[in-house]
Amino acid sequence: MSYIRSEDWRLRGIESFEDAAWRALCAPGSACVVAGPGSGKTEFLAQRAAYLLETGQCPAPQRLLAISFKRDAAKNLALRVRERCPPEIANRFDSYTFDALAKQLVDRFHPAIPAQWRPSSPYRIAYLKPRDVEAFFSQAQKDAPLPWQREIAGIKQNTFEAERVGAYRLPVAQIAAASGSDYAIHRWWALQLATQPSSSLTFISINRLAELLIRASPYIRRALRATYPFVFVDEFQDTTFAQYDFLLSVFGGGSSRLTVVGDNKQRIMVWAGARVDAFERFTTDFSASSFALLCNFRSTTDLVRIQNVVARALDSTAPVAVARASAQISEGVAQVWRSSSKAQEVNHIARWIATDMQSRQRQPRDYAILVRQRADDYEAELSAPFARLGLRLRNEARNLGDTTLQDLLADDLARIFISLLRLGSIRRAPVAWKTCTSALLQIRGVMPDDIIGQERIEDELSKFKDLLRADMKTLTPHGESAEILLMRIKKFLDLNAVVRAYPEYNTGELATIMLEAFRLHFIQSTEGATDWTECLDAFEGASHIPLLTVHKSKGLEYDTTIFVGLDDRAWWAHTPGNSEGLATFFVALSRAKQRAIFAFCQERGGRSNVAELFKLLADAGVPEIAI
Ligand SMILES: Nc1ncnc2c1ncn2[C@@H]1O[C@H](COP(=O)(O)OP(=O)(O)OP(=O)(O)O)[C@@H](O)[C@H]1O
Repeated sequence: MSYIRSEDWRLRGIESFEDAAWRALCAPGSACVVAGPGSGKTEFLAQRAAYLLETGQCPAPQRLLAISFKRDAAKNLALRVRERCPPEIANRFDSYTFDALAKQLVDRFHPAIPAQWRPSSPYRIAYLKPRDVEAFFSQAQKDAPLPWQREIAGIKQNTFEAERVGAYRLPVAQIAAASGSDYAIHRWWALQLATQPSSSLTFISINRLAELLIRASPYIRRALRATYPFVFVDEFQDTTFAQYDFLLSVFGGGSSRLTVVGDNKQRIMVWAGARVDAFERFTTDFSASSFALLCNFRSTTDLVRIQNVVARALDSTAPVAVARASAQISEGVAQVWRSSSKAQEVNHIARWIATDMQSRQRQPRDYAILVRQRADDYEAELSAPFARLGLRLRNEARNLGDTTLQDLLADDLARIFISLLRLGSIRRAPVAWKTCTSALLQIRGVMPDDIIGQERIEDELSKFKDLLRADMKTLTPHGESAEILLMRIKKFLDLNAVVRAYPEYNTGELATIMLEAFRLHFIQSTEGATDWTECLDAFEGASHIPLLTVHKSKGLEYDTTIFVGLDDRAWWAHTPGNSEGLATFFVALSRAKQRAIFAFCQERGGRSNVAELFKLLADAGVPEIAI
């Protein structure tokens, strides 16, 4: 394959980059890119991937590794690279979550884990609840040698695993505990590794085992460094103690060059173990150059001005972001809506959206209702007034078994199932056809240059589509018929082959969780549907207004956002000056492209804890309006 000379390389699919982005793109060593909301961090990584792969700086057979915090972020980045690069280039881009990468290493090199730390094979994935940790501590405290009991009683239980177990490097040869903290950590491990009936590991434990493996087996570390001369880490502000230590162990002191991107001001995962000094540590440990991106391609000038006020409250040295998006509205770009009763508030929101949607010719998904937490409660209050005006609200944070609707909709298996169902329900569905053929090629292991194999796949798909279409013609949408269709699809796809073809399903029981969630949501979507197309539309929610928590809205953008519940009750944990609370507010504010509204209702709660948030809005010139 021929490579492009670096000086001849051009941006792919976008017109321009700010100067700092260009400099970071061409940076010869490790780089730390700190950039605010809407600055195009995902786009930056996709362009840097294209640059490194297309100019031969990351030549075949070497590959580029991108590590993200969440599955949807890993997927979005991979998708963006596929949009920007030809397939033979994009195929050398591996995008994983930290968890998936660590699990793959542990599973693949299981026998190389030092014997005293080796879990059973297979092992189970543990998802611990606070009460499990509480039970662990009460027993550990009782059993610990007397001098350590006080120390153990003083350990913060809610951060114990993330901060202590996560930062603890397992010794290659076992050593005796030297403190109460060590005692608790060793005991924690004994519990995780116990093989009756099988070891039960959290993802933090899996991360620690992967790190140990790398340290204990230099050849694995050498192989990883040789395969991946370049590594990207997205959403770096969310990196936990364990994840940072893993990076350091695998790539620290080596020749691989790391590019990390993120925004300190959007650090809202400290409660889940994100380390607050990740950028500083990285800059020192990897001798990285720092770059700050200033453009905001998402929000208009007025919104960016308000964001800058909040950014400064979070970090007095934050650089001033510059808006690059053009405004489509001139009035009411940001407002606080004040009401005394919930009924007044929800009716006003519904009426306002219905009118705005009509007058500006907008679609339901241009709007988002954001809440701090307890999305179910707000859904219950908003759904009826919305429905009265023909609007459909959808709680994307809703639980479906062990996952949420939002995660289901971003899942590969769900996408394949829905595309097959689309092929069965309508005559022409070119996008669904393309999705199904490329998925089948991957599942059946057909290579891109195998023309005969590709024809076989198209033929197989065409026959299955005819069968499915005949079924969908005779069956009307309801629970039982939905189950019948799902059975047919499962049999056709061969789920074992799907699990082998998509690395994310090698991690735990994800495929089972997603299939169950699909079943539940598919059955729900049949309710009130007169045909399958209506049912599938309801499933995908194209005509629904999303309702989601701020945490779930991270990385997303909408024309208009309405934050409901700017009050002390919704922000019960917020104390003035609390940076995580302020960062959450900043994330909410920065999702809007054209308009951001904050609703305060007296019936929901007071406004003393959150007074500083109101003050910031007032300082930024946001008017408060009684509705
Ligand atoms: N160089 C660019 N030129 C034009 N548009 C861009 C550019 N980079 C990004 N965009 C667009 O700007 C918007 C914001 O980009 P993106 O979501 O990647 O930002 P981000 O930095 O990840 O934001 P956040 O941290 O808030 O999630 C997207 O609509 C994206 O398509």
